[in-house]
Amino acid sequence: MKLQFAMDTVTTEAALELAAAAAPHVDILELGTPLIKAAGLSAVTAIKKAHPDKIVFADLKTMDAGELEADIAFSAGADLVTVLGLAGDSTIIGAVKAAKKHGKGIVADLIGVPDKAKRAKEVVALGVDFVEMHAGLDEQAEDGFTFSTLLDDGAASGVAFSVAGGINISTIASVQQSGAEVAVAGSAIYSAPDVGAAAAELRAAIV
Ligand SMILES: O=C(CO)[C@H](O)[C@H](O)COP(=O)(O)O
Repeated sequence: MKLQFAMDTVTTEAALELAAAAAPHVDILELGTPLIKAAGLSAVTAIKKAHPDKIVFADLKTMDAGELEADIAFSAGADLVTVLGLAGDSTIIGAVKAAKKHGKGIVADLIGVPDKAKRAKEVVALGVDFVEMHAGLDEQAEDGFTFSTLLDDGAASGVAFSVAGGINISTIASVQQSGAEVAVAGSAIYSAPDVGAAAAELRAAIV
């Protein structure tokens, strides 16, 4: 299982600092949606330039203009770009077209999708590389939120999936047991007093 670090910060400088500390221990460096909205796609270019050996993930969460948005992110240096599973099929097909043009990949983020296992199969048939079983920061704070649902949905989907939303040192083993290809951790790393040590600890928990 790969480890992805979601850098939910808002400046390129902060992201470069986080990436420098965590990079030795992670496979994928994610530029979170707030970072891309605040700093623009130049942040993607800066992270790829600093870490050419890492998979750079641009969390665009595209809902429309799939081909155009994915194209500009790939041109900026992204290796993987997200489109929302809630988007229409034509948006997802457009994003996949841009990925094929660049020799890169699309991830469908299933945040907010009611039946994640069903939509996962549909979007993989449309050509996305894998799906993200995702509970967003707001959903995690809602009463009654249960992390294990994401793992059940992933296992039920029968397709390649990542898991995002509340992964920490207590839950990462269960993510691996669910069959996930990628574990996405944000605050468990960037909020830690020692970012590098937190990333290393998560990496060590993956067997
Ligand atoms: O994409 C995101 C929010 O939309 C986050 O990066 C992702 O959910 C990881 O979050 P966490 O800090 O809970 O690990």
